[in-house]
Amino acid sequence: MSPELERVSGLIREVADFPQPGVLFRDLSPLLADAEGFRVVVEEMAAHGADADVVVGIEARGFLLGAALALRLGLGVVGVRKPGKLPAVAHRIDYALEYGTATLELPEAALRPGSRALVVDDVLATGGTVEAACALVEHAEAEVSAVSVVMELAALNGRGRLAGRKVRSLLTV
Ligand SMILES: O=P(O)(O)OC[C@H]1O[C@H](OP(=O)(O)OP(=O)(O)O)[C@H](O)[C@@H]1O
Ligand SMILES: Nc1ncnc2[nH]cnc12
Repeated sequence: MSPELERVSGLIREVADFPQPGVLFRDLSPLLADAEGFRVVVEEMAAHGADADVVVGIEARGFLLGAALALRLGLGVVGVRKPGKLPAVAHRIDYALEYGTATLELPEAALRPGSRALVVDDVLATGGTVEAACALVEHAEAEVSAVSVVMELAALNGRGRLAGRKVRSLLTV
């Protein structure tokens, strides 16, 4: 691993028993707050996003990464959101998480049919969140060009769940 990514890795905090007992939560807040760490992450993600024509960021930390990445790539950004936030919903999907269940919604009139979306989030765990985001993209008749995350939790096998998709993680633990 490059020294830059070693440093990025050191900026991710581990929080035991959050949001529930038994979960070791990977908190990217210190990394995102670090100018150089944030720059490295966005540059690394951008290096593999060239064939996309829109970025899809997943609430919440996928918004921060996705917006920066979109600007870096000269693209627009679409946020897929937790329920109850959007005034007009194109489609909604319920899914399972490492710790419970959740719902994601795609805004209406945002993702153009035929576009190629780079789906972005902070952490890939079970893959349920990214899988739901990809399904929303495809329901809108757009294509998923690739999935990009900062950290992959290998033991939860999100990559297996996303078999057949191009998945890139900067760090695997
Ligand atoms: O691969 P999965 O098992 O689906 O888990 C990954 C998701 O879990 C976390 O978000 P969380 O749902 O905790 O919500 P938050 O972004 O609002 O903190 C993380 O930011 C990913 O979006
Ligand atoms: N352990 C974890 N840390 C951060 N985000 C997560 N999403 C699911 N599991 C997670």
